[in-house]
Amino acid sequence: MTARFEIRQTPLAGLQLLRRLRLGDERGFLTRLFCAEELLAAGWDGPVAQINETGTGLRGTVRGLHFQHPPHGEVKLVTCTAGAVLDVAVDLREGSATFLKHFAVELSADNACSLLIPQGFAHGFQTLTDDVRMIYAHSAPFNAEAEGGLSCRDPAIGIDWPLPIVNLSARDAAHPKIADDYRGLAA
Ligand SMILES: Cc1cn([C@H]2C[C@H](O)[C@@H](COP(=O)(O)OP(=O)(O)O[C@H]3O[C@H](C)C(=O)[C@H](O)[C@H]3O)O2)c(=O)[nH]c1=O
Repeated sequence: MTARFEIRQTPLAGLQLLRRLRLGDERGFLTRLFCAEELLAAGWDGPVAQINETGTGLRGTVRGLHFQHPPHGEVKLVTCTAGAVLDVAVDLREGSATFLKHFAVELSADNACSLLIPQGFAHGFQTLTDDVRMIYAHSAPFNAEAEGGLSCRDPAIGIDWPLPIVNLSARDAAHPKIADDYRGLAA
């Protein structure tokens, strides 16, 4: 455990669950959302190229499943700062022992957890409350031409979304299901 983060491994190699440790006083609290020195231990060994925020109003909304094609792969640190989501990462790494397996975990403003997602994973979430805010730290800049997506309803991935899916964007609804001969993303 480092000074400000508790780092836990998941069953998918490289995918880690971080819990931010709060410094509190009578005014409230302080947590670090990112710390290059401390997250080196979790495998984030490069710059933060971009930090994004998304807001999602309606409970049950799904965003994803998104990834960046090589050589524009990225490490992503996903944090919920308002409300709660079921956050999902899918292993797309070619040759991985957990290829096409997924890991799902609740991230919320209250549980102070973040998911550190290595290159080669698709990411998505379903909001469990209204008025969700998500913060993403990306290790590489967004590249629209390298964007890839998978269907959040693909039985080959088998995500058990807890709520009926609402508000899926046209783009996310159009993502393809995985072909039988899909080999994944090269390292
Ligand atoms: C990621 C990104 C997107 N965009 C543009 C592209 C689209 O025109 C618009 C919305 O993008 P998208 O539909 O990918 O946004 P989300 O569906 O909210 O994707 C987000 O949620 C899912 C679950 C994720 O994993 C993505 O990393 C995260 O960006 O913003 C940018 O201009 N810059 C960026 O860095």
